[in-house]
Amino acid sequence: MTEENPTSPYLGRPGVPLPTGNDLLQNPMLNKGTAFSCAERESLGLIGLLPAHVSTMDDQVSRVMEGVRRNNTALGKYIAMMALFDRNRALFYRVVTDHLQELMPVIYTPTVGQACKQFSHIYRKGRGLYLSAVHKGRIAELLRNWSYEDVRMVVVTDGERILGLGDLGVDGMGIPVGKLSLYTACAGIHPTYCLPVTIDVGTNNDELLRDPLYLGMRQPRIRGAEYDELIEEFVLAVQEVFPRAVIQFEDFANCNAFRLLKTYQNRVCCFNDDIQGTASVALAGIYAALRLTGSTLTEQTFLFLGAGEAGTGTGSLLVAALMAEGLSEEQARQRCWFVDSKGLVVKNRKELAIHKRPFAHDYPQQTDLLRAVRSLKPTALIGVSGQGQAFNHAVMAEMASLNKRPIIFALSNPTSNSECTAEQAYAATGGRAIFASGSPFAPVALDKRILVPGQGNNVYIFPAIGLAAMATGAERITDEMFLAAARALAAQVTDADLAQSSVYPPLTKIREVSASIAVAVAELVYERGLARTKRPADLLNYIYTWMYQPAYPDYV
Ligand SMILES: O=C([O-])CC(=O)C(=O)O
Ligand SMILES: [Mg+2]
Repeated sequence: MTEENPTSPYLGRPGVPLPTGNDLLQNPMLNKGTAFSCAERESLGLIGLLPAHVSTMDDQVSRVMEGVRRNNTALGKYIAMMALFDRNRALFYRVVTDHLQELMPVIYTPTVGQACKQFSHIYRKGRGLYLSAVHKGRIAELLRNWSYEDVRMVVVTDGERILGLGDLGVDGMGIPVGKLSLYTACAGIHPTYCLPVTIDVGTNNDELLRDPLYLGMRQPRIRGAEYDELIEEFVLAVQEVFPRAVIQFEDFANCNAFRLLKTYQNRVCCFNDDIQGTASVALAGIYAALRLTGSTLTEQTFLFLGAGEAGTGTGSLLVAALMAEGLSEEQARQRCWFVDSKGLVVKNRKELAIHKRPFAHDYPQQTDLLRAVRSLKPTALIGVSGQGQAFNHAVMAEMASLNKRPIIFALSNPTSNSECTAEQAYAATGGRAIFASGSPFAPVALDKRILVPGQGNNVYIFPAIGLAAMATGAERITDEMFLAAARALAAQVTDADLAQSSVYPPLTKIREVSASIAVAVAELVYERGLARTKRPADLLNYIYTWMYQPAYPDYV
């Protein structure tokens, strides 16, 4: 894979001859299974190892889908898909690309959440790197054990806040693996460029610690200086071993996520998906929703349920967006309100976490969401709490009495943690809600209309950010880039999408959508002088040259 042609087929390690026979069939990046041609079988020592008939890739896709659909449970489908991932990567991506709508909920939220909860019980292969405190001082050596030398995208978690499910320890590995599979499926990042990492610092989940099959270190989580030193060693080791890699922090707990982002965002090319990616996708949904409400951003009042990474991350990006429309910072913050587990985030609350303080207003304390809605009269209610069913009928009916088109986003994942279902939101608001959710909901029929809830998931953002950073050789990823990404995503929402009440483009268009977001972000990378490459004349075309298409190489 050269810089000039970054998506050419992987043919093994440079200078190492192509494996033959069973070694070839066992290599997921090289294997073509029953699609090896007669000539390839002859010259690569495969005769007799495969049944006589040569399948086309389309035949293989049909065979896989038959097998996936034979499973009655979502987890069964996930296991079938990951078995394919383990044996034939090109076919995995071809199947996912051809059946994105059906398979995204299988390889990503909500099923990936279930898979993480069962990870140590359904374990078959590592699929990524497991680094831990025991390996302190040896992290670079471990990174060199990875199968591919040219890594460009690292997704790393420590498993402490997996979706809205909490501390799953090393079982959280399903998330980096799943996110990176979407980098390839949705933005065409070559699979060999992708490295999933879990940093095992123990777990505080007693159930896991008691489970004889749990695969992580059986100890309470490491905190403080020892933790920070391990992360520092990891970040430096990535710079040393994979100098061109972007690091995506994923599903860290609040107590580490904000600090790590602050520490590293101006030092290396990295971002936090839960703080910045989710913020960008939420803001895009709001921009699109304004086309339905016919109002401006500065006229909105936002009430968030949840003041963690997604909540205050979105709040911060909204403040930047409002300031870009002429508001002062003070005025912009005044438009953003938060309710957390202890009630409204107000100035006179004691022991307010540092990331919440900029959003604490001078206002009487209230502990109840409904009362907060009544007194603040928000135009938008945004769920980022991880609390399933936290938006009850009364809350949403109140939003509907205050607004002609109330914006109601239930962004927590997986589905079980969603603040409400699409059906509940439409029912409580007479179908007037502009609804979006983090995990997918099926279209809802209401009064002879079909309402299509958009999926406000950071999958619309992170693959495009990674693609732009990789293609430009970005030195840093800035908050401004997430604002540009939000605008670019909102611009992809058509009037037809809005007519169905959807504030996101359909996922089936994700590759084009990712490319156009990547262009907007890349443009900014060049403008700000953060690129390590020269701006090409045709940026869109250049971005497409970085996008891998799942197909087989000819070996002979
Ligand atoms: O993974 C997802 O579906 C979105 C996300 O980052 C999270 O919920 O933590
Ligand atoms: Mg996440």
